[in-house]
Amino acid sequence: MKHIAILGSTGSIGTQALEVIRDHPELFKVSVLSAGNNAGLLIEQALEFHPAQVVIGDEQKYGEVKKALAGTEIQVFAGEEALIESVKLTVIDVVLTAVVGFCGLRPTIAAIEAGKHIALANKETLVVAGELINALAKKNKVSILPVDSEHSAIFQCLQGESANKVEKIYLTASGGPFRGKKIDFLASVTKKEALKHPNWTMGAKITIDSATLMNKGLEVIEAKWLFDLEPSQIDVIIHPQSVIHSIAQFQDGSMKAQMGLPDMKLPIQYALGYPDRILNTFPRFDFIKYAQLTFEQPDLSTFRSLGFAFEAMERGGNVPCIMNAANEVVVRAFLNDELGFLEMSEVIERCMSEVSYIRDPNLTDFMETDEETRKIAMQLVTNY
Ligand SMILES: NC(=O)C1=CN([C@@H]2O[C@H](COP(=O)(O)OP(=O)(O)OC[C@H]3O[C@@H](n4cnc5c(N)ncnc54)[C@H](OP(=O)(O)O)[C@@H]3O)[C@@H](O)[C@H]2O)C=CC1
Ligand SMILES: CC(=O)[C@@H](O)[C@H](O)COP(=O)(O)O
Ligand SMILES: [Mn+2]
Repeated sequence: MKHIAILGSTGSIGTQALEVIRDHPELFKVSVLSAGNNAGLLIEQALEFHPAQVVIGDEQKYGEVKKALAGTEIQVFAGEEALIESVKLTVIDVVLTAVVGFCGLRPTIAAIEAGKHIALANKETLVVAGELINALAKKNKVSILPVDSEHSAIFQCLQGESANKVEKIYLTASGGPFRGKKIDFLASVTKKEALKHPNWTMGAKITIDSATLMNKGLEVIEAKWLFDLEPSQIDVIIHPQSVIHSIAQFQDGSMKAQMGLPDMKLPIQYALGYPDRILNTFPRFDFIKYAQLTFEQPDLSTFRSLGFAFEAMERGGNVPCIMNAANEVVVRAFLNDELGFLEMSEVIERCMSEVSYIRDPNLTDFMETDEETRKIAMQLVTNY
């Protein structure tokens, strides 16, 4: 039996992880559930899964959760520091990091330092601090198991290939809702249009990132740290059907791809169950319904965020942290109708050129870079 803590249990990844766990009570037990402010769903989940602890990020919701769970043995906590403490609970084996954004970094570090394996959905953690996270994971002998579908695909392709080194990987990208569109079209797109992902149902932030191709940019950096690759070994290919989840090309010239219907429950299940495979009854792929699998080059001059990520990866230091913080600010501004679709990349570009460079950042540097960048980005947003 594996004991699982879920950071972000009320989100897209969190709720799908609970579906997997619900189907396998003989394999998994939930130890911690946490949410940002969706107290209602957190309470519902707690009453079904009976974790030892629940944490609600929004401290004003503490009373509501505490009252609803009175009479149970579930401990209730609130706030950011409580989230960080919760991952240290002795019984936990695996922490699933399914919160969105930079706020995933400190709880992930705390979990690694407490010797917990990480099922990593929160890609922003590795984007910001991949080198630091890898060093900590090595020191504490814990695994970072990818949940992101492309990285899970590569991870699955690598099984049994220790003697056949990776030459290159191809991360597939759907292209998002605006694939093939040009600048004049993108100038006036709305958040409603941007939130319509062609293949996946996900949280709002990652869905906007998919529309700008920043999601693929974040995934390129995530792949570098997960698989110890040079930038030249990572390629992105647009694959509108999202059936081939990614491809590894080996030094003997062979290529392995992992494919299937777009359904995050499989990568979640693989990370939670690893190294075991778990039987399931998820719908199976039908070739006739997908008669054509197609591929295209990404359009980097229109979707500039993907280029920013390659630049951030090359420059290293705190540049990926700057890019990530600026991106979080502009996505929120776009979702609040404060910024246009194309203006998002303008603000990110300005932040990447204006925030001070740090070559070998530590955690404090990352916290300060994140804070400084957010201030600059928010100021830039108000000027539009
Ligand atoms: N969705 C997907 O299919 C995929 C997602 N990912 C990555 O996984 C991560 C989660 O994505 P997704 O599930 O879509 O996001 P969602 O927005 O759907 O869910 C985010 C979760 O984090 C919680 N949360 C947000 N802020 C805080 C906070 N400050 N403290 C504690 N909890 C917080 C939310 O709580 P509340 O509900 O209360 O707001 C919610 O439970 C992201 O990094 C994303 O890039 C990667 C691959 C695929
Ligand atoms: C499901 C998943 O892993 C997402 O990150 C997905 O890849 C988003 O789709 P895009 O390929 O459009 O970025
Ligand atoms: Mn992905």
